[in-house]
Amino acid sequence: ALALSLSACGGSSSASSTSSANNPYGLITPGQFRVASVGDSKPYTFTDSSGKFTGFDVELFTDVAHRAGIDNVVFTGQDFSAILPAVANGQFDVGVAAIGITDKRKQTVDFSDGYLAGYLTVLTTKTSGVTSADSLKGKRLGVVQGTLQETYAMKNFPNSNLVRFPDNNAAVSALNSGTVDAHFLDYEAAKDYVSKFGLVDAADIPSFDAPAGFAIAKNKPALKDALNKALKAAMDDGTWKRLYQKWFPGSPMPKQYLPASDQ
Ligand SMILES: NC(=O)CC[C@H](NC[C@@]1(O)OC[C@@H](O)[C@@H](O)[C@@H]1O)C(=O)O
Repeated sequence: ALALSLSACGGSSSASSTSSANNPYGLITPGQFRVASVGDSKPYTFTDSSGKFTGFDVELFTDVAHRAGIDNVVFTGQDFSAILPAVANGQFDVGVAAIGITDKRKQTVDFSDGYLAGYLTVLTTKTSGVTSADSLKGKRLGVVQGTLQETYAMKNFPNSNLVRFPDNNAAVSALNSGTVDAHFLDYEAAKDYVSKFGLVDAADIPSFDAPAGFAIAKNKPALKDALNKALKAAMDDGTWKRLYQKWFPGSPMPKQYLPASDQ
């Protein structure tokens, strides 16, 4: 009876829930997607003026969830570095935050197929003296802990002084108050901060080898297959293209996610 009541209350919070007849994807709460995201990466994932999560990744995942039969989707903001561990240990069903798929990250979690390939951007001010990736020597470069930007900067900008932040908000306020000379984040989010604070995009570095994917706990084949099937359907019927044009107007559109008729 105890085991029954445990599973009835939605499973434990330590190990990720197992699949069952009424819970084919092994969700923490049957019928609901608990999603870990970040609130300050507009227009990928962000909270609007009413505090509601929205953006390209949010609307794409919500569409994919609907196609997989789940319309109850709850987004919770986390520090980026907390997302993958929390998904791996069953505190969330999915991580959705422009999370690049890498072999290193696949040691902790599994991913859906990729859905967005773009650039990493060095964001700076008009007075920092940072005008390109090469001029980062001796400069204080902000990165969000746990991002590909952190890994890339450690490898490729060894002469810059890395300053680690929990999120973009903290890094960009440090940039605006002059306590760092630049911040290293995703292209579309950098573009939003450029328009918001009159900042400067000093360099765009391709990250096509690590397209963003939905992060899920390992060994959840039914969930992974359902997300991939739904993702492909969203691309094939032009939903992906519509959302890309809505959230990234004017940006070059990667071809690999367009309907066959557009290839
Ligand atoms: N929310 C974040 O801050 C994510 C930062 C960073 N995103 C990289 C990325 O997934 O962003 C979307 C696309 O441009 C991908 O090509 C890129 O690797 C990462 O995965 O570490």
